[in-house]
Amino acid sequence: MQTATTTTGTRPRREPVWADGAPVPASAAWREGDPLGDRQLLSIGPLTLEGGETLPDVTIAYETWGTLSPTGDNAVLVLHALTGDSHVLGPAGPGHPTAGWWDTLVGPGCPIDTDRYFVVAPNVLGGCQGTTGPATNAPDGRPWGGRFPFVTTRDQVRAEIALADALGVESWAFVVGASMGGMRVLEWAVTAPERVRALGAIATTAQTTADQIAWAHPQLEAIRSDPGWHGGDYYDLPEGQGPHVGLGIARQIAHTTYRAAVELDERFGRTPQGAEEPLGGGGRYAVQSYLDHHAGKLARRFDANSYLVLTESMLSHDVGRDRGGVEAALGTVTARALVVAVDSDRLYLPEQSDRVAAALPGADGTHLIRSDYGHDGFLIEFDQLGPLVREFLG
Ligand SMILES: CC(=O)SCCNC(=O)CCNC(=O)[C@H](O)C(C)(C)COP(=O)(O)OP(=O)(O)OC[C@H]1O[C@@H](n2cnc3c(N)ncnc32)[C@H](O)[C@@H]1OP(=O)(O)O
Ligand SMILES: N[C@@H](CCO)C(=O)O
Repeated sequence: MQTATTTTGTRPRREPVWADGAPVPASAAWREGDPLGDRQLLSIGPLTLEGGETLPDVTIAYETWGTLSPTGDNAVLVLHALTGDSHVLGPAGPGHPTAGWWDTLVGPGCPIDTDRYFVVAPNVLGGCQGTTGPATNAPDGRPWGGRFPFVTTRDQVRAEIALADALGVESWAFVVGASMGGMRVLEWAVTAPERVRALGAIATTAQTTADQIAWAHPQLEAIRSDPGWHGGDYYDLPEGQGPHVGLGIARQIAHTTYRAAVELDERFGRTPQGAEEPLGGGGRYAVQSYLDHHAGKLARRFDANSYLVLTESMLSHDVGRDRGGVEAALGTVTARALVVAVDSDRLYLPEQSDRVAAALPGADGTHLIRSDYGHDGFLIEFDQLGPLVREFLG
């Protein structure tokens, strides 16, 4: 975040404020009464979680494109990553903080052709774009906030299975997602192999590694140590008083892992940001300003509690837990499988995709995307990802 500089003694002290000085909402979660946009809401009733707690009344927000065929054989499930949502394609607008995040891959004539497929994209359980999450009201009429229970990848998939049941989709022609979305893809294929005919696991892992847990840890700490977090109960605070600084710092840590070191060096080098003076003058390098920008953008469109809940669900992810290990679990998958990695991804390493591809009976190895951009390559390198998906779907 950009910083206001005050002087204490001889050294400037940096106080985080937001780049353009405009107040940041305590939470940018979608709340009941906000514009629906293109999303639909489905109540799936109570959901008992792996941890034993029951969410009494779960709503799933989702979007669809295309038409379900009479035999129901053309349904595709698209699962978003950490800060994505159901808005896979379509403009930003009322109810939608961002334009479609995969509109190069999904749409009429696209590799996932909505003239051919019925495409469904839910917002994940614990998210903040309409599906039940910490910003949703609990039965007492107040937001769940810090009381929202721990949810696992498996809980999230069980909620999505209830959505499939309600939509009349007995089996998916393709279940696809990247990063956190790819975790749910793999979990779907192990939990309900008979319902996944093909899968696309992109820039993801079968179990979250110590390195990924390590990167996530200071992100969780940044939010929880923000005085504006208030134990997760900040929804009634006025603008500017929520946990946006902690959320922004979490995003900065995460965003750095989403890009490659070489890209950052080549793009920004040691250049100061504009006329700012980073050498003792309290100013920033351009790369710091870049991270501030992404921190501010996320804090204006996301909910800090959802960031915590979803990050912790990723830490829970292990398709092999209580199933005899990763290889045994993935060995039960019957789907044809497309496994894709980004060669410069320093968060979800290509070796982790290799492990997935080796264990999935329906995979033909890892397809490697050549990219300078690191993990975010799955959002950027459409020229490579598009043909892979098009060819796979035939
Ligand atoms: C799957 C999903 O679910 S994710 C949902 C969508 N994803 C996100 O929102 C993630 C956050 N965004 C991103 O990671 C990236 O923007 C991507 C992956 C979507 C696109 O990557 P790129 O095209 O390489 O964008 P890049 O990382 O360079 O960011 C560009 C932004 O940085 C800004 N920027 C670049 N340099 C600087 C700088 N020195 N100082 C301040 N801002 C800067 C640009 O002005 C631009 O701003 P804008 O996005 O508000 O127009
Ligand atoms: N940019 C992606 C990366 C995480 O996979 C997101 O924010 O969800």
